[in-house]
Amino acid sequence: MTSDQPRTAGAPVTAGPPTTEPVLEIDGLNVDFRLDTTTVHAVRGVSLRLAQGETLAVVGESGSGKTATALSVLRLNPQPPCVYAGGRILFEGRDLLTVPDKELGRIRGSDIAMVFQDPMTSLDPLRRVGVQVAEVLRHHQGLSRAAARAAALEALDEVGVPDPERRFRQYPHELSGGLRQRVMIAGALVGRPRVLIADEPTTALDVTVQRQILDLLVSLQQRHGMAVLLITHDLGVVAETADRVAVMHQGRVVETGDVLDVFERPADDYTRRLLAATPRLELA
Ligand SMILES: Nc1ncnc2c1ncn2[C@@H]1O[C@H](COP(=O)(O)OP(=O)(O)OP(=O)(O)O)[C@@H](O)[C@H]1O
Repeated sequence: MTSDQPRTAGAPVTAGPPTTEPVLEIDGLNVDFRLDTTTVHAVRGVSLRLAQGETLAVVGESGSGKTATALSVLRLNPQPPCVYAGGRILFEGRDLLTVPDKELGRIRGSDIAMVFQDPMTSLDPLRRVGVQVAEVLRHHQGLSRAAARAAALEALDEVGVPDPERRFRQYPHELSGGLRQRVMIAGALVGRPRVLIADEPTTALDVTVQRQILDLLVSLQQRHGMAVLLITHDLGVVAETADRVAVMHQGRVVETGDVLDVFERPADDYTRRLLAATPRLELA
């Protein structure tokens, strides 16, 4: 048995453990938000393993703790009110919940990168987009200005930004939503991270652009062999992109397994309801 929760006690576990060592392992994570009059137990004993090169989707309704879990990996939940109340997040033998800030800063962006629903949360509106992509390399790899610029142009080209030379000099507001998302992905991936955490990366986009960005993420993942932790409430996105899925409900993981297994034979009641509420799923 892996540290992923079994699908349900007594039910046959059809999804085997990942064949390789996990690149990232969340083990018994508890996250609380301590507010004035109450404490929200947002994440309750969550355990997840992410293998090299796989895409693990975390699904569940709004408020189920998906984002709080994802943000915990890089300790990005606002403290206060957030308190990491238990568990470990292991990356290359280190517990990310306790490594010093400086070391976490090195890991963030170079080994583990994040993309969000709203690119404006990671892009500075007052600075040229190319410079923002290039500075990841200057900061993490100590590249010269010219080398970082060349690598950033290459990264913009790789994520499908047309005319990278021109776009490099533009500000975020001069780009469409889809292009901004591509630039954010370029900035996340330019340091060649081993793990990408994508939190609702396509939710704010219209359907056609959503499709393009998903295709881009899948192709980059395959090309670079990253592991992807994909947070989404959209089961269609899961069906199209993920190898495995973890279903969250009220802060807990209620079911984990291969996407096809879970979607075709859900073991948990909540998963069944979630699937029933989704009109039509096309399984790969
Ligand atoms: N900064 C915060 N301060 C107070 N409570 C918070 C904070 N962030 C999250 N929470 C609470 O923690 C719980 C889990 O929230 P979280 O954002 O992780 O859910 P989610 O599954 O990602 O939902 P959504 O899909 O809407 O983003 C919710 O009850 C939420 O209100």
